[in-house]
Amino acid sequence: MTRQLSALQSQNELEWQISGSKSESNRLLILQAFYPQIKIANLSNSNDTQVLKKALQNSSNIADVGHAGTAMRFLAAYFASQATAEVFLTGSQRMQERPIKILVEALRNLGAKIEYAKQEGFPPLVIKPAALTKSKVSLPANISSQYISALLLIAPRQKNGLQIGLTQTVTSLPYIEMTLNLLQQLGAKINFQNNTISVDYLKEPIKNNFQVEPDWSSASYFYSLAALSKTANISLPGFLKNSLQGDMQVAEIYKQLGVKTSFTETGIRLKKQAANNYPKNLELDLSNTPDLAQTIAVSCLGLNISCNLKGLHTLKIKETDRLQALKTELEKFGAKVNITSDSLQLLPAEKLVENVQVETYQDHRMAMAFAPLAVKTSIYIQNPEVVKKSFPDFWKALAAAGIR
Ligand SMILES: O=C(O)C1=C[C@@H](OP(=O)(O)O)[C@@H](O)[C@H](O)C1
Ligand SMILES: C=C(OP(=O)(O)O)C(=O)O
Repeated sequence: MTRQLSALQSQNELEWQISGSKSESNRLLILQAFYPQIKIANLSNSNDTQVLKKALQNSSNIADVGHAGTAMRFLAAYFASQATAEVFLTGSQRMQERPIKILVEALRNLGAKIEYAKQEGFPPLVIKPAALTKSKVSLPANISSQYISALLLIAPRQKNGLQIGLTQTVTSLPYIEMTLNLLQQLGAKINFQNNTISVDYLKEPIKNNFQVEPDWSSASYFYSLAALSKTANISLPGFLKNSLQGDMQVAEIYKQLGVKTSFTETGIRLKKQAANNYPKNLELDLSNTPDLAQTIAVSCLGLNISCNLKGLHTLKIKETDRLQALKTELEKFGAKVNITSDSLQLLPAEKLVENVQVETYQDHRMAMAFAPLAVKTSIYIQNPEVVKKSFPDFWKALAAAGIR
């Protein structure tokens, strides 16, 4: 299926309730599995959250998480810590190409019995009953923060807690901080110093009711829409100034692209400012906010400014190789794009090519990042249903903003 998009207007008025953060939701679901008294309000309606919930409720010994990276990593640690029955943990074809060796090694070092069902280092995993007898482990932190969050989430249930040493340069740090913050709210004693994190055993939580904040990564597409529109007035209820999500950095970044964020009593309001002082070249290090990379690159294409995005070393192992996918699709519009293993440089098109067919590579963020370009030119998005991974209502929200 392909969806043709064009803007009915170039001024966007919209109020949209974005669902709960999938990162917060998936952490809280694991914690709830350990501490069933926890109640979660505003859980994400994303497919990634649905699959995790289902796997936790499922009484069969096969769990299939589809494309959900957090579900795969968090469940690997969760099932390894359970020591009850053997579990076969699998995912989509792409999931079977996303590395998990660092986490499996760390869990094995703690005492887990895990085997690879197909290829060494990749899902599916066969997780056998075994007690986690050790409480100290160290692992490289430069590939995915999800391995570390996975260990942190099981830490308060280990008799002696866990001490986790991080080697290499820590990537996607705000996601580790989000996990630690939730553990702290729960009542777990944590300490993060000199690349060592320790979490103590926690018998009972001191807090039972958790409210998931709306998803800042989903909000990023409205920032792009505002940046590309002549005028925009977009209200997104529920967002807070102090978020656990690193992707709230989008508000700072889009200031440079003419979008002003006001925090109101009910949430945020995005307004387009007069566009007279765009940077000639937008330079950003996105190692803390990798999920914003596609959105920002496409905004720059639409605004006809060049950009130099760094810190993108994790993009190759996400839902698709996002660096290659961006290069291929941005160049269809006439841009010139250079990529390395951790950076992307975009030189915009003199004139945007019209009616481009954007391939999405089973990556929700490819579809959502390119969609706002419809404000500038008519485009086609292939396999638009991919958005359900994180934002099932995305096309409805876009239609409400006047993009059909
Ligand atoms: O912990 C999380 O919720 C996430 C961590 C990030 O992954 P990496 O740590 O692999 O970069 C991010 O890209 C992903 O969408 C969600
Ligand atoms: C990378 C992402 O998710 P995950 O790694 O959890 O599949 C994402 O949502 O952009």
